Amino acid sequence: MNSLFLRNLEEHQQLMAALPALDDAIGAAGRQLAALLAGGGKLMFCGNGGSAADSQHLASELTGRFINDRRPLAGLALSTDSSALTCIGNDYSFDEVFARQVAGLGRAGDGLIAISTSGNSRNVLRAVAVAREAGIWTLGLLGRDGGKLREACDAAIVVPSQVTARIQEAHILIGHTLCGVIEAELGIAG
Ligand SMILES: O=C(CO)[C@@H](O)[C@H](O)[C@H](O)[C@H](O)COP(=O)(O)O
Ligand SMILES: [Zn+2]
Repeated sequence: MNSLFLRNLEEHQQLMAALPALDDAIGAAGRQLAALLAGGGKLMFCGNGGSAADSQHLASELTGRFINDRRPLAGLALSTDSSALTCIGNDYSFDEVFARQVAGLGRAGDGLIAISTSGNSRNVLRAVAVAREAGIWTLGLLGRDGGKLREACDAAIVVPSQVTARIQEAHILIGHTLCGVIEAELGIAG
């Protein structure tokens, strides 16, 4: 019997082998995100649990650095402000924790990257609804069948797996690639 690691690795490798099908969607999304930044917009990220971590990871690739030294880019994770999260969750509803931040901070011409392995997290769905009303372009970074977010977002990248951990592993590969496409499009790749 293979070890747990070898089984996970095999599952991961099988999923990786299916990801070339997402190439066009990833390239198109990266170019759109770059265009938003070039137009003066910012990119917001939201998600729960591991996807909250992905949100702050990817936002920091923009404001900090990805690979090479270059000017900072406008990235903002909506999963990191514990005061906003607890206030909104406590006084309104956990479903509103991202949506109210989008309503308060977002402007037309911004982008929202909604990260969810199920595609069905209610607070992420609410954030996307509020964003679209405000003229914010929305990208779903999703898994399984894409859930409700697949249709709710302007564009979606759906990782074809049923396993949350494997989907998350693909999400960070795709997120890093989006950062690379953004840098290349903006002419700031080193
Ligand atoms: O990281 C993991 C599992 O790997 C968990 O924290 C996971 O992100 C949480 O269960 C999330 O609440 C799942 O939400 P979602 O991906 O379905 O939107
Ligand atoms: Zn996890």
